[in-house]
Amino acid sequence: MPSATESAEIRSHRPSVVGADEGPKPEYPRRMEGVVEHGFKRGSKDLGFPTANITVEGVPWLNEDGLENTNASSIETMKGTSPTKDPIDGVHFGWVSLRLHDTHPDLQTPPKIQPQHSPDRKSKDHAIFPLSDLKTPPPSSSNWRIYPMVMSIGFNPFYGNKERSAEVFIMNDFQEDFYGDYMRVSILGYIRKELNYIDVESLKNDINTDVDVALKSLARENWGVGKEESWLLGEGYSQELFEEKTREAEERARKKEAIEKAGKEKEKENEAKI
Ligand SMILES: Cc1cc2nc3c(=O)[nH]c(=O)nc-3n(C[C@H](O)[C@H](O)[C@H](O)COP(=O)(O)O)c2cc1C
Ligand SMILES: Nc1ncnc2c1ncn2[C@@H]1O[C@H](COP(=O)(O)OP(=O)(O)O)[C@@H](O)[C@H]1O
Repeated sequence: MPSATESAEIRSHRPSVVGADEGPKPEYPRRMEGVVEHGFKRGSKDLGFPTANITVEGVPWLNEDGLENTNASSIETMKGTSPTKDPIDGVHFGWVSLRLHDTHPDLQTPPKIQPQHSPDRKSKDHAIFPLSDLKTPPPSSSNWRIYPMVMSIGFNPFYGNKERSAEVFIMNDFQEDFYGDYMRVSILGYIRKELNYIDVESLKNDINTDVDVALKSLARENWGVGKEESWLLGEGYSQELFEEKTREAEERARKKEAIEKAGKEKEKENEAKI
């Protein structure tokens, strides 16, 4: 984990765009897919940044490297100048698609990119992104919808998670949740390391900047949905795949619940002993 001094240094050097103008590095796109699962319920909606959780199980590239960059400084990595592969854990950006359930109200409306999602985003410090510059494909006639995204992969040092998680903040103002719907994530670039913070406000500020960086970076000519479009719009998707991923997610939820229950019982036992 970076020290407080390193964290401060990283923050003071934040570039407004990441990745080369020519387009994503060779290790991209890094893809993930599965149904949207429940997270740790920390009320991230109250923070202004709800995150759609997707499993890290069975993703081949997730355990491939991440150590290759140990010689590159954080600043180098953030500027996109590192010659090695980007780390796996950290904050990433790219495109995400959802196969929204039939009754989801957003199927009736075009994507509404929301750069001022959280109250903080009204601040003058954060440039309002010209939405017309972002080349979002038009909604298709199916239930699939594509949006820009930022996500974190890792252990959320601010919360000290014991398990690795992947959490996607989608730059769209949704009218309804979409737990259980199928999600495909196409990561195109790396923004920064996950950091620890002195308070929630500092975390929110950095996520706000991540959103600005992601939108500006994706608006460039070579960073559109491009070759990922057919996969993001459901290529190779089937009802069987959906059912299989749903079963696996339900199994994980059952295990998580059992672990939480056992933890609570242990706590009660310990309290009774005192
Ligand atoms: C773009 C983005 C950047 C994030 N950066 C960090 C970070 O640097 N450090 C950290 O501890 N958590 C970071 N998070 C994770 C938040 O802490 C996480 O979304 C929060 O724990 C909510 O968890 P929950 O949705 O499972 O309840 C980031 C999340 C997003 C979407
Ligand atoms: N813009 C958005 N990005 C991601 N998820 C969103 C968004 N808007 C609504 N949601 C919904 O909010 C849920 C996440 O809410 P959150 O408060 O982070 O709870 P959890 O702890 O279950 O992840 C997502 O699973 C999704 O259904």
